[in-house]
Amino acid sequence: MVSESLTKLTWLAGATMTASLLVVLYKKLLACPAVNGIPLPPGPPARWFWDNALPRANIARTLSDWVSQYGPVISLRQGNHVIIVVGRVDAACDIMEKEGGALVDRPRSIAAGELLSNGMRILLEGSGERFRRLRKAVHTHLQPKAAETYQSLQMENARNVILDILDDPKHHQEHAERYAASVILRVTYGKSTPTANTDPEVVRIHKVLEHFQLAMRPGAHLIDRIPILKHLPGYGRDLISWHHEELQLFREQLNRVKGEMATEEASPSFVKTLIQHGSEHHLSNDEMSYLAGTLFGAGADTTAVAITNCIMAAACHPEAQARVQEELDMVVGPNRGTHLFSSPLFEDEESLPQLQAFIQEALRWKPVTPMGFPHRATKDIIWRGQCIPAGATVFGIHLAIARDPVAFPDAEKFDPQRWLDDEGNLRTDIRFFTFGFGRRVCPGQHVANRSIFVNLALLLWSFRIAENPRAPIDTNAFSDSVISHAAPFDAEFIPRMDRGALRSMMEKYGEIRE
Ligand code: HEM
Repeated sequence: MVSESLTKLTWLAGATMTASLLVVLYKKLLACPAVNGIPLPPGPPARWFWDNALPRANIARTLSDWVSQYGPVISLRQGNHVIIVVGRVDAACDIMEKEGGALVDRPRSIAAGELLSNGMRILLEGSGERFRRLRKAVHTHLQPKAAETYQSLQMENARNVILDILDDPKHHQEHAERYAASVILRVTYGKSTPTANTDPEVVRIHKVLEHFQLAMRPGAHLIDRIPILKHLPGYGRDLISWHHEELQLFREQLNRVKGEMATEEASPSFVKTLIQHGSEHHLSNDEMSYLAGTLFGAGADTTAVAITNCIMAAACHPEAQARVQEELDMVVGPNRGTHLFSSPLFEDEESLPQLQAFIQEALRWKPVTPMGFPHRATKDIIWRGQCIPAGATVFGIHLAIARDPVAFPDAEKFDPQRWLDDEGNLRTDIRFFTFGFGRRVCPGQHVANRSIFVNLALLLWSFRIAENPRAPIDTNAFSDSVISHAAPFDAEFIPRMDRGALRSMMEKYGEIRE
């Protein structure tokens, strides 16, 4: 009897000790709130190693709510891995921009980076020598001086959008997609034949994008939390087969330009220059194929979404739209000069602050990439007495920053005037981060900004865009993905001048350029 009680007691003591040890271990590994005595930013409770620290659905929205609840910078724990979320403008300036040198790196991404991209996608490339080579090659072709040379093809394609909308207003979102695809294919590969969304090449590229979005979604692949799964036979078969599909497509596209160069038929393009200067950039054939292929992935969908979000903003905010049109009528007028140049031109941009403010506000109102892309800290960053530890994954959450109540009072309200000073000039003291942060800022921003400007200038000059009273727009119906797409929505495009005159003006541009 005594010995039985003793055994029970010993067992109980053992169990209690094990439990205490586990609690201590848990506290040490999971709940430790400080690094070298400096606390981590506040945040929700830690998760276990295999559990995803990021919310499963509505990621950007939930993180924005957590920023409002816990503070401008928050930390999440997944095992001993720290995820930092930066959610306000001044914190983004201090951390993502001023400390940009410590945030050039990307976190390891097994699903999207290693299996799908085989380590060749610039967007997911870690900092280092290879990244610098890729970035330099892209920068050379997309920096402001180079971007200026694409204006003419952007104007031509933006005019086609007006014609497409005159013919078929219902599919305005597809027209924006076609615009973006045409421009990127021309910039990247010199493709000068008209592009349709149904072109086999475009369909294949959209598949590539779909796969990328699936692989990128945080928490979608267990392997990103448990890397050992990579060695499990058959694991990630889909991702690997998608990689072969995209590599094949990117190689074919590069080879087509090579063929055109051999017969001296190649138009100027990113790939042509890359091939000519390939040895300077030290890039292999497959690296060049991927770099060019992923430009489309990075630039087409984003540009189309930005244009569509501006159209939605115009339809939902008639007063804001009317102010832009008043300005357009004053600067451009319905009768400026003769027929051809009476519509807006790139040179008008500086004289159109209302339009610029409208675009800034639309991109803030509905950020194109609500959760941004992850960076990785390569050294401890101390911000206001809190530590962002080396090795942490750092997100600048665009949606949370867009809702910063100090930088953007009444942040849910669509108000382009917030971007203008008392003299009606664009303010230089506020900013949003549509194109990301620091040294990873989008290298395509100069091309993208010109695309958004020329499309909106032509659209708002040509049409009054209105909500269809029988089909009100649900401004919250957006996909929960890295690039967030508006659900299909109806808008009315009412020509602001005679339809025939508008059509002939849009058609003439191409002829006169010939
Ligand atoms: C409105 C259109 C666009 C938006 C909103 C956008 C947004 C972004 C964002 C948020 C990033 C990540 C920045 C970061 O890591 O902090 C990025 C990266 C990138 N973008 Fe864009 N982008 C647009 C258009 C374009 C275009 C037109 C191109 C190419 C022609 C392009 C090429 C790239 C590339 C290559 C990267 C990877 C850069 C790197 O990881 O170092 N983007 N973009």
